[in-house]
Amino acid sequence: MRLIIREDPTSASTYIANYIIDRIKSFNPTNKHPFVLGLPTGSSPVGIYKVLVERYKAGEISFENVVTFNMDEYIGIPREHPESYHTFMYKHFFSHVNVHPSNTHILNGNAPNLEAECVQYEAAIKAAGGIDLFLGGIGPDGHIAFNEPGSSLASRTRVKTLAYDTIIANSRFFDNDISKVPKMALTVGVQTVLEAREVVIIITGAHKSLALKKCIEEGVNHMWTLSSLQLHPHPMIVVDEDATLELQVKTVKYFKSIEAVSASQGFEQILPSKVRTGPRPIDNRIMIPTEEVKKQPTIQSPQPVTSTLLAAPATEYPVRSITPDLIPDRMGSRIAAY
Ligand SMILES: N[C@@H]1[C@@H](O)[C@H](O)[C@@H](COP(=O)(O)O)O[C@@H]1O
Repeated sequence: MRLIIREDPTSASTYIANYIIDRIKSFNPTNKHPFVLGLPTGSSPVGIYKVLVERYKAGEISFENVVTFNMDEYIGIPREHPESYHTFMYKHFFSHVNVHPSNTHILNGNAPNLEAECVQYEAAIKAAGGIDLFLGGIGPDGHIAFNEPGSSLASRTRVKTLAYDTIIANSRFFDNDISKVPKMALTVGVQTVLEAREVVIIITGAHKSLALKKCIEEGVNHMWTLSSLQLHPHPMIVVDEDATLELQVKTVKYFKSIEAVSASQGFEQILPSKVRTGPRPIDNRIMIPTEEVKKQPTIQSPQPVTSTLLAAPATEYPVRSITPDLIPDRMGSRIAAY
């Protein structure tokens, strides 16, 4: 787990935007091997999208070969609704960059068969080769996507009833009128997020500091679903100072020192080489779900998770500078000739 602490939300957002750009560039995506990016909504990622758009407009990054999957969407409001996540993504990101509309995926909260929609979404992620980097935010109760407290850590994309706290928190987008806030949503599951090759989370503000504490300093717990990231091999949480208010001073000092030391050693951005350099040798990664998948009426039962939740044994190691081998010599050779 990496915890990156920045002074304020703007510098936390800039750090993440730069990180994503680095990842996409080093992956060197092509039409056949696109970079697959998981995306969130909410107020926290707005600053990240802003920087991504600026860097795109400055010609520093292209989304031509990027495929996106959003985390969640409300059920029952039209996709044109000003607060739908479709509208959010169009407004803050998709309409400003060169991502192909056909490469963007957002759950359809108005699908005639919501369970089938969820099954198809998981199938589409799989067909795209899995998610390379899942960007996320959290709710004040520590939920990731809409995986509310008590969600199974083995959960997959599904229909979810929203917690009352989340309905209240989101009412600010609906004229502060909780009767207007949708009560149900479609969301990727905790397991869907954990299967991404890398997970990056933004957390800002004092109102999320208790959630950060629960997720970083305490154990894995379904009541704080972000804590499941402790089981992921490559999670990174980027926060502002306010979000650290409930952390122990020694926790903050520890993660700051780790960042400083690793930066001084040039290890800051290092991931196992395959994760970092991307394309896997799979042809036709983007496939439309088959007719058979589309007809499946119910959510597939979760697979056993012990083997996937626990990180697989490392087969790839960080690329580090190599300490020169010791060259044995004879003691006599050290004595200057006379
Ligand atoms: N489903 C979304 C989450 O994905 C998001 O992380 C959360 C926080 O939003 P904000 O960043 O506005 O606090 O809002 C909703 O609950």
